[in-house]
Amino acid sequence: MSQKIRIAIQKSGRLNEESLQLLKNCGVSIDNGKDQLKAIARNFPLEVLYLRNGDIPQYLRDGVVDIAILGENTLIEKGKELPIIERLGFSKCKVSLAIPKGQEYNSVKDLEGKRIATSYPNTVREYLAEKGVNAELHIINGSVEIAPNIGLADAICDIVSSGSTLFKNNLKEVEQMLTSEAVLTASPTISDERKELLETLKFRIKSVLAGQRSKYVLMNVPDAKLDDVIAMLPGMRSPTVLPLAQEGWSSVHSVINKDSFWDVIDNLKKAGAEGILVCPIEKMVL
Ligand SMILES: Nc1ncnc2c1ncn2[C@@H]1O[C@H](COP(=O)(O)OP(=O)(O)OP(=O)(O)O)[C@@H](O)[C@H]1O
Ligand SMILES: O=P(O)(O)OC[C@H]1O[C@H](OP(=O)(O)OP(=O)(O)O)[C@H](O)[C@@H]1O
Ligand SMILES: [Mg+2]
Repeated sequence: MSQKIRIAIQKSGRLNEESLQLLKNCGVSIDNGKDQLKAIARNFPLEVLYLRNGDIPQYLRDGVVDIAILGENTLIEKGKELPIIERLGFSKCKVSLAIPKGQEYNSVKDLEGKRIATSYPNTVREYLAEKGVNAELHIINGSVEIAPNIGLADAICDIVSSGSTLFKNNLKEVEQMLTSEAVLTASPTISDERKELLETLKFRIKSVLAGQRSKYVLMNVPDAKLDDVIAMLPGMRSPTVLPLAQEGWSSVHSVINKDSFWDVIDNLKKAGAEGILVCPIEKMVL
C-alpha cells in the first residue's frame, strides 16, 4: 500500500504520552527525535504530526490530517461535527462551572448576568442557552481558575479532574456540563484507501483496550463445586476446565472484567475456588 494515514497527536501536554503509548501497544513503532513535529512509523503506513490540541479540529476539517487523538471536550468545543471513532479510556475529566466557595448557589439561574471566564466559550454558550441564562463570557486560554480571585470574573468554566485546582483557588463546582475522555476521531474527507488503514488501526486499538479492561484468572476448584464456580464466570466463550493431577480437583481459567473484578473474586472464594492467579492480558482479539 503506497498511501500513509496521517494522525495528529498532541505535541505536548496531557494527551501526548498516552496517545503514543497506545500506538506502541498497537505495534506501531515511531522514531521520535527531540522537538520533531513530524515522524514516520517504521512498521505501519502511518505519519504522525505533533500539533496543539486546540488546532487539531481545524486540521481535520481541512483534511491536512486524516485522524487524531484528542479530548472529547475539544471535539465538543471546536469540532462538533467530527465523529468519535473510538473512546480511548484515558485523560478522563469533566468540564464544569465553578464559583467562589463562599458564594450562595441554588441553580444555574444564579449565573444570569454574571461574568464567566473560560477557554470553552461554545460549550458554555450552548449550555447556558439551553437553560435560558444570559451571561458575559471572558475568553482566556489558561489559568482560568484564577479569574474570580483577580476580579476578572464571577464564575469560571474549565476542566475538573481531581478538583485540586478548584480547591486551591477557593472555588466550588456548581454545574457539571460534560464528561470527557481521549477519543479517536477522523477527518470528513479521509480517502477510501486511508479509511482501510483506519479500520486496521481501529481493530488493533479495540484489541488493546479490551485487553486493558480484562484480567485472565486461573484457579483450583474441587470438582463438587465446579458448577457453582462456572456459573460465576463468563470467559470469552465459556471458562476452560482442565483436570488437576490430584483427583477430584480441576483448574478453571477465565477472563474477568476489571470493573467487577474484586466482587467476582470474593464470590469465587466463597464458592470454593482456591489458589486464584490473576494475569494481565496484553491484547484481546474479539
Ligand atoms: N486535569 C486533567 N485531568 C484529565 N484530563 C485532562 C486534564 N486537563 C486536561 N485534560 C484533557 O487533556 C486534554 C489536553 O489538555 P492539555 O492541558 O494538555 O492541553 P490544552 O492546553 O487543552 O491544549 P493545547 O495542546 O492546545 O495546549 C484536554 O482537552 C482534556 O481532554
Ligand atoms: O481538577 P484538577 O485535577 O486540578 O485538574 C484540572 C486542571 O487541569 C488542567 O490544567 P493543566 O494542569 O493541564 O494546566 P494548563 O492550564 O496549563 O493546561 C485544567 O485546565 C485544570 O486547571
Ligand atoms: Mg490543560
